[in-house]
Amino acid sequence: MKTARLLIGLGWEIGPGLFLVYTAVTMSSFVSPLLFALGLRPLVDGVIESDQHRMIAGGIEVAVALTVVLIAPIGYRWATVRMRERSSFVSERRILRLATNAPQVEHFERPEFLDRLQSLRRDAAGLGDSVTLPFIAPLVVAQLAVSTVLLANLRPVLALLPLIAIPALWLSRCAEQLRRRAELEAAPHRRLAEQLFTLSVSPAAAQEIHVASVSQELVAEHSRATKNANRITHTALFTSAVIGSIGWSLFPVAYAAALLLVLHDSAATAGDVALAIALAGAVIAAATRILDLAGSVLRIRTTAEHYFWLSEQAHREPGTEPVPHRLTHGIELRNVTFSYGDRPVLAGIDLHLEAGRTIAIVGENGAGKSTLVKLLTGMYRPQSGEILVDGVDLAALDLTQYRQKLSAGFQDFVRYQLTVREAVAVGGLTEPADRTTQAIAKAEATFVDTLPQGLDTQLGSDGVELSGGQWQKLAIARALVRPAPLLMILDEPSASLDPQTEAALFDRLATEARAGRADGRITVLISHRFSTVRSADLIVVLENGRVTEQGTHEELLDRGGTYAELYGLQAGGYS
Ligand SMILES: Nc1ncnc2c1ncn2[C@@H]1O[C@H](COP(=O)(O)OP(=O)(O)OP(=O)(O)O)[C@@H](O)[C@H]1O
Repeated sequence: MKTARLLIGLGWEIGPGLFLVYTAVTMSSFVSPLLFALGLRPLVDGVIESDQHRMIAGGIEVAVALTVVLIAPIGYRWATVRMRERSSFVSERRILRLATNAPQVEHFERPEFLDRLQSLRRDAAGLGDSVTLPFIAPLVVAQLAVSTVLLANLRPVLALLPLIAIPALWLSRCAEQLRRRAELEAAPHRRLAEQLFTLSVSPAAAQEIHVASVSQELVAEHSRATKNANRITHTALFTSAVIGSIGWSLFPVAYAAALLLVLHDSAATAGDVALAIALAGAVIAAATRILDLAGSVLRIRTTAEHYFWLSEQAHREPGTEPVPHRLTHGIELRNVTFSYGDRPVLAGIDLHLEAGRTIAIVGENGAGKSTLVKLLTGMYRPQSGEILVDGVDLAALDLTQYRQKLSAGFQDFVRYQLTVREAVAVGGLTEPADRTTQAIAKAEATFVDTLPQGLDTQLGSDGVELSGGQWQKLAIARALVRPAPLLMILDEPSASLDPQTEAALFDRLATEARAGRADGRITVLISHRFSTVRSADLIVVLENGRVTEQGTHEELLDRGGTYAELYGLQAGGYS
């Protein structure tokens, strides 16, 4: 029922008019064989017995059926082409909506999600092709039932004819299950091949790939992955085709047996024989269509199951609590634990990020700093413990509203191939236009003035290509567009900047945060440069997923622990 609703909804979204025409022409092709069979008996008997009345009635029925048979395919071809054009677009739009609307991003990193998403994308066109299924399926069953009753009227034993569909149906089900298992088994290989392809043609990776001379290896690896995927699916497809054809071969045998039975009966009129030939044909056609439809239903159910699974991920328990306009207490992490799969990354984190403060998080590579940030932005949920935003569990908050009140600059920033103005404005689309220019000034992206069209310069391969540091300054400007976010996160957003520029930038942000402390904004900075983080109100040291030290720069130096040691090393390096 849920699948039927999905298909009808999809058909309607493709276009109500087209959907209705497509349904009508498809249905007509199922009705015409029955109409033809019913007209044949009065026509043949009318001709033999010179009964004009029956002859005309039968003739009209046969003529109508033949007209439908001749005209319907023209409409069917037109509607099918139009449906195909639009349906893959509409299905893909729906999938994209589901995949990107999910409140968290963790599903993008789960192999199960990626495999299902890939299978769904591959089979999405099938959803569009099957929008008439909810109407066709009951119609074909009715056609089979009517034909069977009419046949049973001729010879009761002929009512057994449709039963031939049962073993064939079972065989077709086995074939589909085989195909489905193979698709899921092949999905990781396909995903690998796709990633290798994208990597090999990506301009960002081109230089490193050429310098390392690994393009041949990438091609070979791509070829291995596709071969593995094809081997799995081809074997399964071949076996399922053999199983399916055994089922189909039962039909001609049954048809021949039914006709012999009627021909051997001396009481049968020529009209009876004609009716039996046509009805047995209609029954066999209906039974094979049911078989065909059952295959489609199983395939569609597999695709729909992926779709519903994705939909469930996208709408998982959304929080509804309103987000405060400004923080008064701050954000508290209580005994927070997080693992990627079964790999623990954060353990027993207790932290109080006070409202209006600047907090720096330091720690060596892989300590868990970025993961902590992902938890703070609600991209991931902790496996245990809680994150309280002014006393309210982050999981209970309306995440969309919460994200609209965050600002963030990341080490892996996006290079938006837009104009400079647009690439910065996406940091806060509802903010007034002058926020964009203010943010660019704050990020000291002075190079913008030297670009050919200033703020309106198109960036990227179709316009002006920027240096790594210039792209990064635009990413920082993007993080500064929102005037009073609840939480500003700067996760190594300035790695391409020199240490002095980074320190000056953070000092400016910290001064601004202190000046506007009344708005309760929390600024979190992650940096490997101790010269930058020293001005933070609180410095948190993460080691192997645990908070080992926290305090001000002076407090941590006095303590003489990891921070003091690392600070001493870096200060020595710069002096
Ligand atoms: N998506 C992921 N799936 C599985 N493991 C991950 C994922 N992201 C990070 N990890 C692992 O979690 C650990 C912490 O990673 P994280 O990125 O939080 O560290 P970090 O302190 O920010 O490191 P860096 O300073 O290098 O940016 C690392 O061991 C990393 O391998």
